[in-house]
Amino acid sequence: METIKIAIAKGRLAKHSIGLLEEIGIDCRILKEDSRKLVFHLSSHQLEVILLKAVDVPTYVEHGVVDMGIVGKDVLMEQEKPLYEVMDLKFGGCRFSIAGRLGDGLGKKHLRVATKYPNVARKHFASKGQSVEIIRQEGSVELAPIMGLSDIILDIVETGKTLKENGLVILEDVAHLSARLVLNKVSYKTKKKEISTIIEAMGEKVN
Ligand SMILES: Nc1ncnc2c1ncn2[C@@H]1O[C@H](COP(=O)(O)OP(=O)(O)OP(=O)(O)O)[C@@H](O)[C@H]1O
Ligand SMILES: O=P(O)(O)OC[C@H]1O[C@H](OP(=O)(O)OP(=O)(O)O)[C@H](O)[C@@H]1O
Repeated sequence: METIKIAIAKGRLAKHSIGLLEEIGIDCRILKEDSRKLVFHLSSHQLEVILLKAVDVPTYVEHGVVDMGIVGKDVLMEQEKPLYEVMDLKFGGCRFSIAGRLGDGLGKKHLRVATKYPNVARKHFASKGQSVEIIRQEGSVELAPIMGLSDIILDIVETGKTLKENGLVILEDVAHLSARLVLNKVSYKTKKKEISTIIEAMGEKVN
């Protein structure tokens, strides 16, 4: 049996991702210990798990440093890396929405859009033939229209609490998002047996 390496995003998706590994029978106790470790060898299952920032998961999978990864669809849409996206894991549900101040519409000739997802925003507005200036943000995106930095935002909405508490409203929903299982294209060929076993086991738990 070959060792399978899997990258898991730290942060919001980590708990569910580890939960899914446990559901398919993998003992993840060492992953849940309070430590600063980033690499975990689960030798009893020929599995190596690495924990990294969500935006870095596709890079590790693309380069074949790991065989598979669990990451949000938002990150995949933004990066458009050549990976196999094999399963919707159905957790981490949220959506990409366009929001702005109440009363402000999308009708302006030229819109300034603040976002952590410039490629997604560019593509979305290009498909509608709308001229936009993208203002890239690293966080607290909701601030931009409030402070006058942008007209609107394209951001993740989950409960809608952040928008509400900042006086913003949804103007348009762009896409439904959730966690996805992604594979390195070469690994899928060279470690097909081991990877298929994991995919099948996950598939049974997810659906
Ligand atoms: N309310 C939400 N806000 C942001 N991401 C969410 C939300 N709900 C689910 N997600 C999913 O969780 C992933 C982000 O989780 P994480 O906690 O790592 O946030 P991050 O903002 O990307 O990380 P960081 O805070 O380190 O920059 C997203 O890629 C998305 O798929
Ligand atoms: O609809 P809600 O449930 O309120 O969730 C959405 C908010 O959560 C995320 O921000 P995050 O907490 O990652 O902080 P950030 O502003 O630093 O990106 C996202 O960017 C929204 O601001």
